[in-house]
Amino acid sequence: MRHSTRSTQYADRTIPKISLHDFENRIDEITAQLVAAAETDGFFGLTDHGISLPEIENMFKNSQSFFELPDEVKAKVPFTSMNAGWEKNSQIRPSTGQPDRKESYQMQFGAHMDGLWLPEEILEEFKEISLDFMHKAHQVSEKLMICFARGLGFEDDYFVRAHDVSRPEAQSVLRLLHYFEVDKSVPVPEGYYRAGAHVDWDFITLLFQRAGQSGLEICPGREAATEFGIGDVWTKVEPQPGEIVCNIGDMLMSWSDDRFKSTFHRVKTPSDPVLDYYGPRYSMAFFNQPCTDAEIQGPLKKYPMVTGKGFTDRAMNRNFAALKAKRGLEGVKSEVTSVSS
Ligand SMILES: O=C(O)CCC(=O)C(=O)O
Ligand SMILES: [Fe+2]
Repeated sequence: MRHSTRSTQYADRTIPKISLHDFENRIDEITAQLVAAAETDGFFGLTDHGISLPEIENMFKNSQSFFELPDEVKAKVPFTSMNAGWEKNSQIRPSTGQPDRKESYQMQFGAHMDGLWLPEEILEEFKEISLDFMHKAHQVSEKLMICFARGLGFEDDYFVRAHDVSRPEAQSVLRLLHYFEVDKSVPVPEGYYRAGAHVDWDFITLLFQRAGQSGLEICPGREAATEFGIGDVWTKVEPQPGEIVCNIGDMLMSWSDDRFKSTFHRVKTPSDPVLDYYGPRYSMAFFNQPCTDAEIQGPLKKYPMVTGKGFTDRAMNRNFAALKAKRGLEGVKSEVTSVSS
């Protein structure tokens, strides 16, 4: 069934829920469910994944303690071309041509984070809690990687080896996000977006949200990783406590010869005081990125082989083509703030 709010068309659908309970014994059943979800909407909710609600909440508190710091302090760990660090109001989406109204802080496992952790005196235990959480998110991701490798006919550990976070070439990222509270009493200004429509270009994203802080919407229907068009029928994905919302990124779409779908999504800018959430919104996205030297090519070899680094560079170029065309190449590079999405 379809209905619309203002100019947006909505479909009443839900994304599949997949439980990782008793993973070793149920791996065939779980693989079938994951592959079916990946082949259709490219989004699914994960339960019984092994990260408890208190662990997730603890990481959200850790995230909040970072964002509560004054901007001058956060600016000591600025976003770098290594895809790590803090940015505010500076990620411009090609779909909107406007910066997302949010701040984010991206953390990695290895050398890309050198100089980008705040000292203990400023944020006690922040690094330890974050790395511990990142390792947990990586462990969940490894289970998904084994199933997707099986589904595509690769060796079980094929994707796991490509995403080895103990190597210096590792590129996986935990991104903490904070969208600012929006004033309900005045109309939202033209050109204000929480997170404009986009696809992720990682392998697979694990998104942690807080109950009640809604806004995520998805728009399935993309047929090829090389095509960048957006449909116009959206589906709301309400945050459920403890659930991880997962989505296939462009990397896995292309690595599966377009069998698995990387789907457009956004965080809606509140516009309806009755239906929408106007408060501050915190979320955390764990982007699995293969190591820079990983070789990416699907079983059918639909696309030429590309390395992890090559894929990222190409996705950056394509993702920001609209912006480059609008403003000209010069001066844009410094504003490109993420290679994750
Ligand atoms: O904050 C969210 O819920 C979504 C974030 C997202 O899609 C991204 O950062 O790529
Ligand atoms: Fe995203």
